[in-house]
Amino acid sequence: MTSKVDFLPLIDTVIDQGYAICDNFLTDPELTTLRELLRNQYSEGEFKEAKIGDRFHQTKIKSIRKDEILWLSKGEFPETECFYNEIDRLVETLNRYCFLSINDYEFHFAVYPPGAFYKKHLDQFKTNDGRLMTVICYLNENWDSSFGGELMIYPGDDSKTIAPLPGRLVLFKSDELPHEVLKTNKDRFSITGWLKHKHTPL
Ligand SMILES: O=C(O)CCC(=O)C(=O)O
Ligand SMILES: [Fe+2]
Repeated sequence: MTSKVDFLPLIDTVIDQGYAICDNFLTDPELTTLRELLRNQYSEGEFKEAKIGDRFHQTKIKSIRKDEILWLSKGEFPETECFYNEIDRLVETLNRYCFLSINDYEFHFAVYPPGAFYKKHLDQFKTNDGRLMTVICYLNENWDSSFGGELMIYPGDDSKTIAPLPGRLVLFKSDELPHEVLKTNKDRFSITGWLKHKHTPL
């Protein structure tokens, strides 16, 4: 069963303040299922060090981000079906009410082991890879403020920290909101993705 969040107020909030937080995106059983899948894949060594830029900047990379990721695709793991169903509903709502033309998305699991972080950045690269909206959903079992690992966002001249609480979803415009992941003291789990517009030849 899905939680059936009403996405309209969430989308209104993104339009107003550039980001929105939703605390019940996944139900507890859905969260547990996704976390178990992530843990199994991680312990089987399926995750890779996350990268930025190209292969000539390897030394810089580890000083910028230290998470490990596993790219996902819809239909690959039955455990992710509930998540993708909700994402499809979110995309439909965004396209209908915001006149966006999202026609593609990409998601990965991420593990930030103790000591990991991701320095301040924007998610849409200069090469413009079509990323319109960033979606992050935290899969942690519990989270205490002593664990660190907050998402820090910089709307306008302001800054705000967001704890990676279980089942919490954060949504923002990929090209507008600088953000970073503060150093975590505990394994930090998430599923992160981008809602995109892919240009297709006529
Ligand atoms: O996990 C988070 O809170 C943010 C991750 C992030 O910024 C990214 O993967 O681009
Ligand atoms: Fe990011």
